[in-house]
Amino acid sequence: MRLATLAPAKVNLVLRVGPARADGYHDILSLMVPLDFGDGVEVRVSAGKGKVTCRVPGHPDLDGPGNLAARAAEAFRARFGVDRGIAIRIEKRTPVTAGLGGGSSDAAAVLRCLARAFRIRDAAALAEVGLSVGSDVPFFLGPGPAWATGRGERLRPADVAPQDVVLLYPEDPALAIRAGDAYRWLDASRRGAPTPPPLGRPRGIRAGSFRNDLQEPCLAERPALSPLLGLLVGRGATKAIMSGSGPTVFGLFSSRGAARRAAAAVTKEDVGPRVRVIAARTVRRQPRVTSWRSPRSASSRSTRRS
Ligand SMILES: C[C@@](CO)(OP(=O)(O)O)[C@H](O)COP(=O)(O)OP(=O)(O)OC[C@H]1O[C@@H](n2ccc(N)nc2=O)[C@H](O)[C@@H]1O
Ligand SMILES: Nc1ncnc2c1ncn2[C@@H]1O[C@H](COP(=O)(O)OP(=O)(O)O)[C@@H](O)[C@H]1O
Repeated sequence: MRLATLAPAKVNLVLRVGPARADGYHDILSLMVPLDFGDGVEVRVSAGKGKVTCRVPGHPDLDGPGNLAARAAEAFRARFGVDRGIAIRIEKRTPVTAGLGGGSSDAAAVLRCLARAFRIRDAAALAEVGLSVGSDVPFFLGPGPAWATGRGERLRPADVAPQDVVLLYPEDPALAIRAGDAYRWLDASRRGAPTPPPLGRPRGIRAGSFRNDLQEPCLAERPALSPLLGLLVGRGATKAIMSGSGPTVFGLFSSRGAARRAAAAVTKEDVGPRVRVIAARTVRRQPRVTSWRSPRSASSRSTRRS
């Protein structure tokens, strides 16, 4: 059986971070929204016993068992007692380690395909499997935009009207930021400062409240990101912030046309040769899983019925 789906990228319109917890994570309050672009994920489930394989054409460093998508498949097999072979193929389009949730989304896409293949309807159990792979995975298993709290596993659906955004992703490896480093830099920046106010509860969705607590410490460590924020505002963004743990920064625009004009106006002279410019729009629902059966199996099924 072959299943396929899109693994959308995401941005955090809000990312508030609490103090470090004993388990090494942080409580967050985040408004996470999927975007209308991402990776293509295909999952083939064999008829008999087999292994989990994972291929990412063009990204050999992401091939194999270390891929978050492969780890999700292994966790699924262990949790639900499955030993059938699972072959994963990912068409990578979301920038890697970008603050756009690419790996977590691929992992969730595989879990959504496997839940369909094996008729698993226990959403809580699936979310537990997802959380064992990464803090952002439960969000991508949910229905769409959501307020995420806890480590990122407690989700409350949010009604977010489509937002037109332009992403600037600096490809220079010197600007890469791992999530763990971003949180550690934030903790260091708060030492000796007054205790941050409590995270509070999900509030209204207004551009004025869009903010990312990881942004300031990350800009202090990666000053080259600051001009990119200014450039987006200069091109008409109503607000420009960093997404998640970065280094991607994004601007919000009043319309699709304004976003497209701004993206077209950003030239290599503005941002240098190694910044990817992506015009995108937020979506209200995670993409659906499509299944495909070979004509042979379809015909054999119909003969059986007759
Ligand atoms: C920052 C955010 C914002 O949505 O995502 P990205 O921007 O990376 O996509 C998430 O919190 C990242 O989620 P994810 O990338 O799945 O993180 P994980 O693999 O679970 O954790 C990586 C490391 O980040 C830190 N971490 C992560 C989540 C959290 N609530 N508190 C943390 O302190 C921990 O140091 C952890 O070891
Ligand atoms: N399917 C995947 N896509 C992207 N990165 C992956 C994947 N599987 C594992 N990784 C690893 O996860 C880290 C980045 O994950 P990613 O989700 O792209 O970052 P972010 O959460 O910042 O968007 C990198 O160390 C990368 O090698």
